[in-house]
Amino acid sequence: MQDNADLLALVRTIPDFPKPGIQFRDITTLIHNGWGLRTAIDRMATASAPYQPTLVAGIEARGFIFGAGIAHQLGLGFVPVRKSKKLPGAVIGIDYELEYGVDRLEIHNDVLGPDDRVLIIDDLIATGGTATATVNLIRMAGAKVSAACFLVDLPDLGGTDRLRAQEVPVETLLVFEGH
Ligand SMILES: O=P(O)(O)OC[C@H]1O[C@H](OP(=O)(O)OP(=O)(O)O)[C@H](O)[C@@H]1O
Ligand SMILES: Nc1ncnc2[nH]cnc12
Repeated sequence: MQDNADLLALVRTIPDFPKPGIQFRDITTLIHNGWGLRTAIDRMATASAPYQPTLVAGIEARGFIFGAGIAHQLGLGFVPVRKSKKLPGAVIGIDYELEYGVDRLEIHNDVLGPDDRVLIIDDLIATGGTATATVNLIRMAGAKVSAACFLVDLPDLGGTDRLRAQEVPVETLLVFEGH
């Protein structure tokens, strides 16, 4: 198994952001480092390729940073999963709960079909609310989820277990125990 301690050391923790009690795992320090950004994308692409995706879905906003790079690496197209009222065309959408709030995700309603095997990409999984909503959105659109890959996992918040219970293969690189 790959030792990702080198990448882990580039993630900064900021206590009490955006609310008291949240330990915010800040990936801006990792992406500021050229080696860190390239290596994170390379390793996420390598972990995801065996699931044979046909499209990459990146979740706004931090999922775009990694998702576009992974799509480039794998030679696949990219579907932006956006917060509400950002996409110009007809959309399908779903409401979801965050570790610290409520939000809504949307995709264009004509970008996925039954032959698509979609790889979900985000920077981080916490409660899994965002990723679970994305799985539901992709399945509502009639496509399959091939796998989901996250740079950071907060396993104590249960997100990866929640996704696996929906029969989604999950890959993560960096694990932070605790909340
Ligand atoms: O597993 P969950 O509990 O759902 O939390 C994880 C989500 O929260 C963060 O995004 P956020 O909604 O803060 O948006 P941003 O990427 O626009 O900052 C993160 O980038 C994930 O998308
Ligand atoms: N603890 C956390 N750190 C960074 N991003 C998050 N998104 C949800 N929870 C988070």
